[in-house]
Amino acid sequence: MAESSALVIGTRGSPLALAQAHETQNRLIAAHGWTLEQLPLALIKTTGDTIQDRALSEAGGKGLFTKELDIGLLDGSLDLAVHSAKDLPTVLPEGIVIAGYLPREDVRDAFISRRFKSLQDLPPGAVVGSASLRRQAEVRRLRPDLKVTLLRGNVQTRLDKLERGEVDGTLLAMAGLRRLGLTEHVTTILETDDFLPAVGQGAIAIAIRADDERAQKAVAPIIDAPTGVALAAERAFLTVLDGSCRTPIAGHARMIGSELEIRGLVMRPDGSESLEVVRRGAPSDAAALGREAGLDLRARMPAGFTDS
Ligand SMILES: NCc1[nH]cc(CCC(=O)O)c1CC(=O)O
Repeated sequence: MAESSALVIGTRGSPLALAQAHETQNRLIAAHGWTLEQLPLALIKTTGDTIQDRALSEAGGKGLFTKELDIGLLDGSLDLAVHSAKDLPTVLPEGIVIAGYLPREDVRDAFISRRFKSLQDLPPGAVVGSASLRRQAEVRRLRPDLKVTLLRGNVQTRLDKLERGEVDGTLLAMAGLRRLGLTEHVTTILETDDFLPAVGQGAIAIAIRADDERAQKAVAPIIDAPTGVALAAERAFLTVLDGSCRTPIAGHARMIGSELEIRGLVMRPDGSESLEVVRRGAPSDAAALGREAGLDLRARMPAGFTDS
């Protein structure tokens, strides 16, 4: 392949983003027999990477990690953009589509602590740090007696803060820890029945220009259809509820036999009240199933539900 026929892969520069971009490169190499030189990485700094002191939800929420990559796709300087599906907004800019997802990693969250074996084992008043509104609300819901604080930074930074004793425990996605080879830090894995993950957790999305047939053909053999089905349900669920980026929302879809099951959860940020939904249906109706689950929760949510 000539230099001009290279596919430029856009990624953020964080260690996790790079691991995801490398996985994408490796899968393309395995599928097509291409070389690394034909799949150059372009490291793009996004607005989200420069915000360190505030919760991302306060700084404008989703889109902060994708805007600069979207611009690169649209101006032709990038051909693919690799994202954590969890960090993607529900609505993409005009002209950009998700070509598909890589096979999903572990969707579960992990509890990490130096001294305590589980969330249940933390003594009253212990401090749990997380930057995620969803995890904060889920912790408060399960343990209203704990102190929940904001803990930001990339995965390694958070582990360092835990090590220094700034918090007694934290929660991180198993997917990220596995991709970074950091699972030795995990204290307990939280099952999805007890601690519902974020929509899209564990999945890597590949975005392309909507009219780019070359990019679409290139990624077709590395796209995982079952992950696409689950994500169609989860993202439709989130779209219905996305009114406020300050709403703590969890959602996960998986196959149970030949049926697709979606579970959803919305919470008050203080965890004092929560609403759950479970729906099953045909995987061919994934988006409709997700939408119905979201509409069900929306109909049951009192006004101002997510304000406190
Ligand atoms: N918001 C940060 C982020 N985005 C994706 C992951 C992990 C990988 C994934 O969930 O797919 C993480 C870190 C974390 O939540 O622990």
